[in-house]
Amino acid sequence: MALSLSPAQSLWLSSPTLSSGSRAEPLRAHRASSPAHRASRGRSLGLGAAAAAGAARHGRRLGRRATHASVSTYRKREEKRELRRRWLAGIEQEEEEEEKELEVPSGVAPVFPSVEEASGSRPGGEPRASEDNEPLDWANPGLNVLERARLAAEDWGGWDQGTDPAAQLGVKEMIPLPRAFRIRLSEAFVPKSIKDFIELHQLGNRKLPKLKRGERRPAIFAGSDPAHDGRQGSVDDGRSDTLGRMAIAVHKGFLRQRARCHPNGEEAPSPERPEVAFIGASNVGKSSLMNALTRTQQLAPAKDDPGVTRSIDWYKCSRLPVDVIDLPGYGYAKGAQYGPLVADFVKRRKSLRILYCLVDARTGIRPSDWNFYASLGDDGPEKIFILTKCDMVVPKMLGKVATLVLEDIRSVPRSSQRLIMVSARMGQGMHDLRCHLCSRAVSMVQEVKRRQSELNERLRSV
Ligand SMILES: Nc1nc2c(ncn2[C@@H]2O[C@H](COP(=O)(O)OP(=O)(O)OP(=O)(O)O)[C@@H](O)[C@H]2O)c(=O)[nH]1
Ligand SMILES: [Mg+2]
Repeated sequence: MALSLSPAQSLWLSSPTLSSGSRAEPLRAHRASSPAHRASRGRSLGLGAAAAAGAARHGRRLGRRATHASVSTYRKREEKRELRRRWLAGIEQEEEEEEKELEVPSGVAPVFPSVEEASGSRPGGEPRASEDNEPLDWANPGLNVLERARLAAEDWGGWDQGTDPAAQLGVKEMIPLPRAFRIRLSEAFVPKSIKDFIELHQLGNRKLPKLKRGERRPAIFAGSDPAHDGRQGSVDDGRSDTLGRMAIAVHKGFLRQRARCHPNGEEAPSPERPEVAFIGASNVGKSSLMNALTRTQQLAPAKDDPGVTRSIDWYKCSRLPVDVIDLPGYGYAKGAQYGPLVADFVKRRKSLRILYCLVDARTGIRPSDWNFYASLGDDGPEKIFILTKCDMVVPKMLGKVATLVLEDIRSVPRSSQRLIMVSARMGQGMHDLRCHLCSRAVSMVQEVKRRQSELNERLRSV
């Protein structure tokens, strides 16, 4: 087949840069290195002055003179840049319009209904009476109003472990959801406060924003929380208040193992400080989250395998006046069943002041979680819910799961009505968690001091 070339192609093929081995090569190379020559070459190829200068710059980077090839690459790049500029301008315009009506939330947490409003009872008080004024029966969570609705829409066979997706060996990435949860997900209406919160903290599976040229994230936040871009006045930039500064200190601190005992907790060490613990199903990410608190990688063993942590581990944090406990997970854990043992330990341990309950953002609260909360009943410390692995779901889905989890935790006794959303892997939301931990640590220490001074006064009066 005959090869026919257009005039431009034949010009390109006969271009001096392609004729290697020519005697004129050293001279050409010398001329090509001159910016004036490259610019004039660009002009001779029919470009405007600015484009010719750009082509010259481009050629300089490649160490070549401006040829048709480099000019067309330059043009393509310029076109792409122009498209991007227009696209960004469009987005900015849309954002400006949205901002007019958007009320930016405080940045710490969306405002959710108070416990009293939501449940008609104090946290830690009586379990909420159901709509038809029946008290909740925690021995049978199926009587819960929400659960009744769930069961009505669903045909799973009760609350036995067999239905727990976590118990299915070999299923790692795609955990099958119960049918009821899928139905609720599809019908969930996500409040604006939750959507705004997710946007504000850039939660969910998304590309992290690039900083402008010359801008740098402060080292302490690097890879830690994209909401903290270090710009003056950015949301939760961590500098504005004492709590933020404390959270930064925790982030820069380190964890050290203090003690370890069997999951039955019989040889538990005596308490030295108030304690907080992470609990959740096996493989939900408790140990990873604890490591991410101070970015002490590999301290608590964490693997993509249920049943890695098989003991109760006490860690002390250099910058926090509380001890952190890593508990074994409940649900499937390689043949072991730690749920009842851990529930007993949590009920008995008086120095345990907060139970951070971890829930997988891909699945929401699962039957094994309900079983565990039911086995705790009204006992144990206050529960704070954390949605983990937020980087594994898209923001839209995250909003739905968060809405459902917030709805569900209203029925859990002694639970706070706030939800902390984090990703231990990407660092999103970790500052929020640290702030929460610090604020509680401060109030715990104040309480201990108050009690001590009361005791001293009593002793003096006697
Ligand atoms: N993508 C992602 N993966 C996570 C996150 N947190 C934990 N993981 C992964 O989840 C797997 C389990 O983490 P672990 O910390 O061992 O879970 P665990 O709850 O301590 O598990 P047990 O000790 O067996 O009860 C590991 O492979 C982690 O890398 C997260 O926020 N995002
Ligand atoms: Mg673990």
